[in-house]
Amino acid sequence: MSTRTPLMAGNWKMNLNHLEAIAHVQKLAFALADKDYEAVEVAVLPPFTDLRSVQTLVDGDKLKIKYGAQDISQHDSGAYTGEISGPMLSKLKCTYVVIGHSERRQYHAETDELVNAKVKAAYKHGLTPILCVGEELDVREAGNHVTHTLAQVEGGLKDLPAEQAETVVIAYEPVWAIGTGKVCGAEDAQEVCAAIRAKLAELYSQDVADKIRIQYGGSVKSGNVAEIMAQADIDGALVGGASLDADEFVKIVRFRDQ
Ligand SMILES: O=C[C@H](O)COP(=O)(O)O
Repeated sequence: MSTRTPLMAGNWKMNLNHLEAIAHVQKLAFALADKDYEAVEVAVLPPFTDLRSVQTLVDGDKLKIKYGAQDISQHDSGAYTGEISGPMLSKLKCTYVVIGHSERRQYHAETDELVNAKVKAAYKHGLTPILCVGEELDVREAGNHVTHTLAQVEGGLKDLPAEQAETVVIAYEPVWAIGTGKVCGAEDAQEVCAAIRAKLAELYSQDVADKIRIQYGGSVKSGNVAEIMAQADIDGALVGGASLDADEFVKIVRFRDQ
């Protein structure tokens, strides 16, 4: 049996302003108990503008909820209007940073090369990347979902040393299942997550691959999370829409009760 601690992370995307963020994290903190944090790592991934408020709340109330950002610049500083750097995120004591989300790949033309540079920037500044990978519908229909996803894993981790790779989180998110209500069947998700772990073993070693957490993302809700989490190679969920409802997210964290 795996010793990997499940990671349930709520990616708020472009939702909740900093005041709403405070109220939302307070609700989560009120509902979650020590036994929840013992079983599962819980994180929120708010918009950049919320991070300082979330940090103040988490620090001030000594909350066990972790937090992180939804993107990072590949650069440390300079004339990059609109970008947020690793040093800025680490000053805010972020634990995680989402990298290569399909919405960044699709709307901001992020390539595997850029994703790889961002993964390295995250490690340079003590942040743990949540590296997102996954295929579009046409790729799955053509039966190329595994090769497509593994190429993204390999591209995202290129030249990353094993000491760093063993702490990365990989989120397998089939693009056609994001925000659509179409959840990928648990066994289909497991097929790809197992292939990701085998690829990690090939790139590094079985020992490193066994340490890496692989999340599933795409229309995860309290009603389907238990089946997803029952899969051998799935170690958590990257939750979008359902993470905006505090009660629902708490139920997802308590997937064992569902
Ligand atoms: O980052 C989260 C994923 O894009 C999943 O979003 P969703 O749960 O709204 O489908």
